[in-house]
Amino acid sequence: TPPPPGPKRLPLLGNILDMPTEKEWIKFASWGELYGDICSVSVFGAQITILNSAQAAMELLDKKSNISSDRPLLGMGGELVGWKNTLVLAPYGERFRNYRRLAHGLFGSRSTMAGFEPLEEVETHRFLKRLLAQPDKLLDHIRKTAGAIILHISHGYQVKEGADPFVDLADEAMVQFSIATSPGFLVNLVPSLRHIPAWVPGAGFKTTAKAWAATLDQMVEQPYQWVKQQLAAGTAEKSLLRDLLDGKDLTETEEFDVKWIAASLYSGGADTTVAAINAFFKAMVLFPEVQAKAQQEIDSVVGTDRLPGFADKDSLPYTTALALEVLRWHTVAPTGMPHRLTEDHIHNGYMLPKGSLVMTNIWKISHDERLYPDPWAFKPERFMGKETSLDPRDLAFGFGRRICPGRVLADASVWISVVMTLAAFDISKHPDGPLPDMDQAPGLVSHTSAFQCSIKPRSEKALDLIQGDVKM
Ligand code: HEM
Repeated sequence: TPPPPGPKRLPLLGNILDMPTEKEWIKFASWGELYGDICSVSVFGAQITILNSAQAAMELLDKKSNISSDRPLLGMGGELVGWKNTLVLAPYGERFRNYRRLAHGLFGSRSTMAGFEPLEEVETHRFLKRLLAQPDKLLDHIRKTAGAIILHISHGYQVKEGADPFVDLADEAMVQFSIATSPGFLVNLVPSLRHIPAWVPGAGFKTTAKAWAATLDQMVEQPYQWVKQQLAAGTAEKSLLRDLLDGKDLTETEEFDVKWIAASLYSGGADTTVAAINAFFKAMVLFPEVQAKAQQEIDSVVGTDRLPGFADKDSLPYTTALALEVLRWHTVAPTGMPHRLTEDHIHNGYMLPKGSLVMTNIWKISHDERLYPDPWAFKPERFMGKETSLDPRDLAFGFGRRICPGRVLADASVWISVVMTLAAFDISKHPDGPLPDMDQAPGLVSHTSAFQCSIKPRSEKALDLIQGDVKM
């Protein structure tokens, strides 16, 4: 049985020379045009199947999730540095199932999630205050707020203003994660290289791996030990870890799982949420008429005497659709996370062998004219009325048994940031800067390209609201 069609393979090398070194989603999309929605390449003898349609992703990753839910073995990021101990790179198996069960208990349903809404409102109000004080540090404030929300939920930890040791540590580890998992390390493509001794010329990656493993260990260990101290002192705030640890006598394996799932939430959730919220600000600069329309809706429903909150959600259909359009317009995870097959599978007459990878071009699907006419325009209307386009939450968070476990929290974080920001501030082109472009940066988690904007309180009343007490 042949593999899915794709660019011609060379003997031994396969398509290694065809593989893009960055922004692979653009090349993947062009292969989709040439070879169809399901195409494939081969890298060092390993097949990668690329899906360029939502239907293909649903057929292979949702319906066949029993055989398409493993992750690739990455010699550097996964094995040597140790990210395979976090959920995102955990191999399909017992530990993976346990992690998913623990995460599901936290965010599994809208009702468990509702418990976090007051916390989201408080942290987002603090975000508005930081924006008011230093509007030119937008990205820092988004990062701090996303980290604050996750660490509060996972560890019951309240971040400090200015530099925070846990947020800084986690962000450092995340930067290392994104480099350590990239194909730039040959050992990620040929995992057996991880066994060569560190003194062999060219094995410098082993020294780097050791240093990065130490950062990861601290990122996991330090906040965990902090929670244990809080528990011992009887001062631990409600959190995932408090619920899982308090009064329990855990085995070593159970303790490992609990500790690493708590850290996994930060690693999966912080940078992704940041990228989405940052893109929202850019969209508001580029599409001022959308901003004005949402502000009008907020003013007429909520008034100008208080900040909006989750209780207003059902009365703000346009602004809610705007938050959805953020997830579609800017693709945070352009090619998702690769899935790995645990069995041979024949799909529409093509062979997808056991151990091969499947990647979904979420960027391409989110901008596919067949699904979203005029795809580069920012149009909340797509998600209003009777015949709406495919909900971007069914794409942006991936598929099958690997679907993002934090998607309900992510959705809530984007929504509350959009609504509270638009109630309080006007976002516009920076007087000294150019109009932002629509580019996005390379990476597994892709940020929108850097841009400047002006962020000003909408009125005296808005200023009072921002400066008012933070209420839980
Ligand atoms: C806008 C924000 C977010 C986006 C776009 C996003 C997107 C994704 C995607 C595409 C995947 C891969 C799914 C697949 O393999 O098919 C994923 C996995 C994951 N996400 Fe998210 N995510 C976001 C926020 C969050 C948040 C807030 C958390 C946690 C609090 C989180 C935790 C995770 C974890 C732990 C995984 C790995 C799951 C696994 O491998 O089983 N994410 N996310």
